[in-house]
Amino acid sequence: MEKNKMDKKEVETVKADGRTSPLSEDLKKLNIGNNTKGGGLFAPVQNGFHDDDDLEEQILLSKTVMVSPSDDEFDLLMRQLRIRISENQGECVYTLGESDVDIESGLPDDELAASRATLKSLAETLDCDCTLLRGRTAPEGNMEEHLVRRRYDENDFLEVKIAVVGNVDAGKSTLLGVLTHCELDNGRGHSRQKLFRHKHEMESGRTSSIGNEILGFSSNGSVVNKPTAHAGQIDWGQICQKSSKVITFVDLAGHERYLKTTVFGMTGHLPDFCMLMIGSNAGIVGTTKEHLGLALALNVPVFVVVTKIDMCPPNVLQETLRLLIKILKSPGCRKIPVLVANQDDVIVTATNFTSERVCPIFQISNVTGQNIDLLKMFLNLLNCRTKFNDKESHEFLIDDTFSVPGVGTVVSGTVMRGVIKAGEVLLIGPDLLGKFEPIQVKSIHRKRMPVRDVKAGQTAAFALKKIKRSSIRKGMVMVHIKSNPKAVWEYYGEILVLHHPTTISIKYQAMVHCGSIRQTASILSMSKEHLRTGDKAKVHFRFLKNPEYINIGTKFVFREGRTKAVGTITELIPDAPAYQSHLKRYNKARALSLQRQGIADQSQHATSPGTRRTGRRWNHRNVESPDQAASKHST
Ligand SMILES: Nc1nc2c(ncn2[C@@H]2O[C@H](COP(=O)(O)OP(=O)(O)OP(=O)(O)O)[C@@H](O)[C@H]2O)c(=O)[nH]1
Repeated sequence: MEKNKMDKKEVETVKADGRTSPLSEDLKKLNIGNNTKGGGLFAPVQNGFHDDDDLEEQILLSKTVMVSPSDDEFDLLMRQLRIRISENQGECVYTLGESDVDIESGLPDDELAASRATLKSLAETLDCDCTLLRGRTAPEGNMEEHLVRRRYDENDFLEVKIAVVGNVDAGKSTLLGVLTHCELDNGRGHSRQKLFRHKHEMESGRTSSIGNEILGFSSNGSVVNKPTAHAGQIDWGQICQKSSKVITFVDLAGHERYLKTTVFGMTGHLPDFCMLMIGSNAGIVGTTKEHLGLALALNVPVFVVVTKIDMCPPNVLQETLRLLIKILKSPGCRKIPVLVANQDDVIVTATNFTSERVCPIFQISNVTGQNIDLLKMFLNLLNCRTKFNDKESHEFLIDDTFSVPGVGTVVSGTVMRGVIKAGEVLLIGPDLLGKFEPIQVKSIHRKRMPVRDVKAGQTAAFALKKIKRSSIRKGMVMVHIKSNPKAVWEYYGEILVLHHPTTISIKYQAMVHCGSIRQTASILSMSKEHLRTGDKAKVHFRFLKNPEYINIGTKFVFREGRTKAVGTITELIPDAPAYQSHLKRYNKARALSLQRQGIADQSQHATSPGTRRTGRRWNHRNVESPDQAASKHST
């Protein structure tokens, strides 16, 4: 009761004074405030220094250093800025008029103007644009925050992935239509029409599959998207060519019926952030809590967008916000909700967002456009969360397959490690027996544009040579030809049961979602006899259909109906044998495929070990026979 009163008071305070950070005290307690000191958008290294030279440090921490730097100081400043920009993948927010001793000190107008000129010339030297985000008054003058962002060449840009979740009719597809097509909605589903991919989606107005939309930002932070004259369609190529940063929205279905697809989108598409959408009039209903729980379980930072404020009575909006704040602050979430109402809030929340505890809340209307600009500004400032390594050996996770007329089989996914070039030969797998085969990458597309190579962290589509789409499944990987990849049937994971109506015991089976892998697994053993909601345990899993390529440390979701558990892979068991039933199924599938290839008469012999079939043996193309596999595994 007491708590409810407090929440209501907070919401009221927000309304009364127009400021929207009722929880700014919480931010202060956590020492979260302006995280732009030293130019670091999410800069992990304090002030960006990497050497121990105290004198250099002192010079650079002085607020007047930018006013009229000597040549040496200019070089130092440039070095510092370069480090910060590369640490933050091509951009940073730089504060002028701030010293280490007194963060809120400020500079007189003439000194601020001189500092601005120095920053612009530093940015120019580093091939960056410098854009003013906000100016504010301070005790000793004024301060300014600037976005310094690298200008990218035609085919290179920073990529940030955002999963869009929320209950049916929360306005997900509509908001994406409004953001990416730069046109407001009419309240009757006008904007979402451009996004639907299936006829039944057009008819029902419900998203059922995973959709991708892109929003490009130039080096000065303005939106690049412009609908073409041709039916208002968006030209991805043009956007990517003009953008320094591209936000990819993974539009997920809101209806409970498509929860499987939504979980796949959250695990397989590896989003940096999650945008949880709530219709202000409907409130926190349906799958909203489920989607929030999923994002929390997978440690994906969440921000909330409350839509339809144009048609919602104020008391209903207040109630929705009150309940939302209560849920976010509850022990299960432990978030710091911040209602965003102006540019200051945007800058503070965006620059602190990777802390995972801050949860910005936007209140928007897709029809009137209210607060859409604040949301765009926030998106512009978001930086890629995952740090990928492009120096390591290649690894590409396949999350979808296509058959493109005139091109052949195409796979899409994310490069997890290394740099992959067109024409390169990689290993693809695992197949039903856990084997990997060499395959050549014919060509590469990034955001529908042909490119010569893609590096770690980027999503791409590869056209593959001489392989059927039917032999590739989501969850397969492509790795370096010289690596020795291993697929496993069994693994150990530490799990936490989020919800189960009764108890989970040995032999329990449910669907494992791990990256883009989606397969039923069975529990072979557990560190506890039974597991109930809220229990943690070390569990031994076994895939039922085929072995998979997984990595230690990867998060996974284990679910069946309303039962849900999340976990982390802790140990792989590489030599676990395959099931006999699996081998039989493999034989059947193989025989069927041979029949289709026109050698039906030989298919009878397909199950006999080493039988000659039209000059070929079982182990053609690196696939060992089931009997070879069985004898190997049984040892
Ligand atoms: N008045 C008003 N209507 C809105 C707003 N946002 C969305 N709508 C309407 O709400 C309806 C549902 O929007 P959708 O975008 O289809 O909702 P969704 O969350 O994508 O739904 P699913 O795809 O089924 O998960 C449409 O008729 C929109 O026109 C808004 O801000 N104000």
